[in-house]
Amino acid sequence: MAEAQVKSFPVSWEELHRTSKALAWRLLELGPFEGIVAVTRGGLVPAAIVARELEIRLIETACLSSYHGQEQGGLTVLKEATLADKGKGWLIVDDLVDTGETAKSLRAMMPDAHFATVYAKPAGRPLVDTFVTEVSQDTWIFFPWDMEPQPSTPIIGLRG
Ligand SMILES: O=P(O)(O)OC[C@H]1O[C@H](OP(=O)(O)OP(=O)(O)O)[C@H](O)[C@@H]1O
Ligand SMILES: O=c1[nH]c(=O)c2nc[nH]c2[nH]1
Ligand SMILES: [Mg+2]
Repeated sequence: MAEAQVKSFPVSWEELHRTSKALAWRLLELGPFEGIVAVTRGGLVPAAIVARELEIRLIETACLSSYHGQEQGGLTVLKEATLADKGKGWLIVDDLVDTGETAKSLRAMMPDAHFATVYAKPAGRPLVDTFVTEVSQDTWIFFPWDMEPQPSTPIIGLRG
């Protein structure tokens, strides 16, 4: 069960690019990898950045879905990464681990793969081989594809 998300951690495109590139630096030491399994949809952008940095051109997808907004529903596997078989020599890339449910399912499908995420929350961290930034369990990460610039109210106007 996902914890109530009281803190927010908005991530800009620049920050995501920089942190995904930091992930690629860590993975460089651990490869080479035959290919990447991008976990849709959140893993698609980080996977593209890692693929560019490590010059990996073979990209598979694992298509999983569990959240509607910030509500966790049942995990649905829409498509497995059949090309990766049990994952030997493959790198799985997702944007984050939260409860770890998605990661558990991916690990069951591809036990021999190396699993990497950009962000990790404590409950999911033990399931990840390599990540860059940890945030607390009660934080919701807002990715740039889920945000748009909006006019903001001056602080003085926010008083009740
Ligand atoms: O560790 P967990 O609690 O399982 O949460 C992590 C997963 O949740 C999000 O995906 P989501 O199911 O929202 O689908 P999306 O990637 O298509 O947005 C995120 O991209 C991870 O894949
Ligand atoms: O955009 C997201 N931010 C999160 O913190 C999160 N946790 C699970 N799924 C998530 N999606
Ligand atoms: Mg996802």
